[in-house]
Amino acid sequence: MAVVYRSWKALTQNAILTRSVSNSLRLYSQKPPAPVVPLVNVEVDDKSGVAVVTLNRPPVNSLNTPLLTELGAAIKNLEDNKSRGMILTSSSDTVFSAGLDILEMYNTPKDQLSAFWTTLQSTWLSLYRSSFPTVAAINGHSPAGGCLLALSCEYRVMVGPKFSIGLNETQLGIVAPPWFVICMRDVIGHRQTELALTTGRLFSAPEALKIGLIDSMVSNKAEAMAEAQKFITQFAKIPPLARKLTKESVRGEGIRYMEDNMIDDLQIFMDLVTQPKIQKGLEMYLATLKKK
Ligand SMILES: CCCC/C=C/CC(=O)SCCNC(=O)CCNC(=O)[C@H](O)C(C)(C)COP(=O)(O)OP(=O)(O)OC[C@H]1O[C@@H](n2cnc3c(N)ncnc32)[C@H](O)[C@@H]1OP(=O)(O)O
Repeated sequence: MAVVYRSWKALTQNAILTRSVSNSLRLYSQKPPAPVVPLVNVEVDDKSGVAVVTLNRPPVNSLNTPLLTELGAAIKNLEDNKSRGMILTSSSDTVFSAGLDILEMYNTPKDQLSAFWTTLQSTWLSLYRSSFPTVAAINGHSPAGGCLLALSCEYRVMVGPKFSIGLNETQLGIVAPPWFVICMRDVIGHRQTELALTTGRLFSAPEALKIGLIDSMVSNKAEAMAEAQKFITQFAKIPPLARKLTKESVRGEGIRYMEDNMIDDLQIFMDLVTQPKIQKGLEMYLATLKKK
């Protein structure tokens, strides 16, 4: 009996050995899995407690569902940890964000299109109403959805003079939704918003400074980060609850719009973007981007 048992044990061990050798050989013959690179990096400064949230989707940080999901999760995490403040910036030297990823809206199945928009809505809302102070350190071009992210922060410092910013949707034949409009109007006022949106104008950093679309222009990213830190530091002595409730009150219109209209807003987006004319326009726009 003992011999049989020993042989059985040896057999099974042999089998395990053989299996693991062949598994290793199989692993060697396969391509190693691509490393998982986060689309959003979060670094919290030990001293100030301020988080630097860096968009990291080369080449242009176009906002697709995974990037928006990671950004939303990062903001939630900062809320849960009672963050002292957040600086939103980009890992690129020339682009803050190219706005919404047009590939998410072009020729996309309806369920994916809907997931994309609802992710944008919820990530935007969590950024716009965040309890902690937020600054956009705009270290590159910031059209459309990139401008929306910047406008949703409480302060905008931009590297200039060569980068541009604005809501250029009409130039693509699409319409900025009401919450984009509210964000811009609350920063630059009704008149300038009407002019900017109807023409789909992109402003150079000095032009943006002149109309108040950005609060400050600096000459490099290091200066932008220093100024962003300074903006957040001023809140150190303000009671956080009073600050948060005041921010919610000032931003009430945008917050209520989204809370009350999420489903309608989604429906309007779906109806608009799936129109053949709009799809054709997106196709042509993508082609011009690729031809550059
Ligand atoms: C319907 C309801 C409302 C919907 C609201 C929409 C709001 C939006 O955000 S729509 C998106 C609008 N965005 C833009 O108009 C920006 C387009 N991009 C640019 O102007 C430039 O790329 C840039 C100034 C941001 C950067 O210029 P740069 O010379 O550095 O890079 P490029 O060579 O132009 O681009 C590199 C690469 O990336 C592709 N790409 C650029 N932007 C987007 C984008 N928004 N979505 C998808 N892909 C984009 C571009 O085609 C290039 O791709 P290839 O490398 O494959 O050629």
